[in-house]
Amino acid sequence: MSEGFTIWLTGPSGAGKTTLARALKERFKEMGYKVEILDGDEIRNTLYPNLGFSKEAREMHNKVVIYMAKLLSRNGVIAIVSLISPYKSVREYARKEIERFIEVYVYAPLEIRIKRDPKGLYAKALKGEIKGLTGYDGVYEEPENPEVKVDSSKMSVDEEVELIIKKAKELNYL
Ligand SMILES: Nc1ncnc2c1ncn2[C@@H]1O[C@H](COP(=O)(O)OS(=O)(=O)O)[C@@H](OP(=O)(O)O)[C@H]1O
Ligand SMILES: Nc1ncnc2c1ncn2[C@@H]1O[C@H](COP(=O)(O)OP(=O)(O)O)[C@@H](O)[C@H]1O
Repeated sequence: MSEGFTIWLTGPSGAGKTTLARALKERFKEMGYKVEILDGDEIRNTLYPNLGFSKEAREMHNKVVIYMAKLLSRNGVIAIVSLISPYKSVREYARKEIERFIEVYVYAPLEIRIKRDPKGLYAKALKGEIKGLTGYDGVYEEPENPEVKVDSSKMSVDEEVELIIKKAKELNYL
């Protein structure tokens, strides 16, 4: 594959982005494609662990990820982005910058995210120990027209993967 593409997984904490990104990576590797995960949390911890979660900080950080995904996907790699990316304007910018682009809204209802709470953040937010948790008391602007929406409270990870692969085939990316 001379040109890759970007799968942009957006959604609040606990919606299932990381889990889906890993399953997609395995599936694409089995199919023989070059693939990289760009994980928001990992990039933050590696490059700027003290950045924080203000609107300006998130916008800057999201633009770094857009730049990385653009370079990878135009060089034959499938870039899987796992990033809360709460702002519509930034996701629209990503769509403009990255030619071959699949936006996936990874959705799960708040009560399910609170039950999962993989990093204990909702427990802290409920106790008032942190403020501005995306999708709880912090803004998350829902995608209006994503290429794919998955509801991880109703679908299995395998079903999510298949839906995304179907869309990539429809768009002639695979
Ligand atoms: N206030 C607040 N709001 C949202 N998320 C928070 C916050 N504080 C810490 N975290 C943890 O930060 C993880 C990385 O977020 P991202 O880089 O994907 O977010 S963003 O696009 O910059 O909004 C994000 O990872 P995921 O849980 O994998 O989504 C959270 O665990
Ligand atoms: N269909 C599904 N898709 C994704 N995650 C799921 C699904 N069903 C259950 N889960 C669980 O939900 C949690 C989601 O956490 P994670 O993938 O870290 O979310 P995020 O990266 O969006 O914060 C994991 O514990 C995962 O095992």
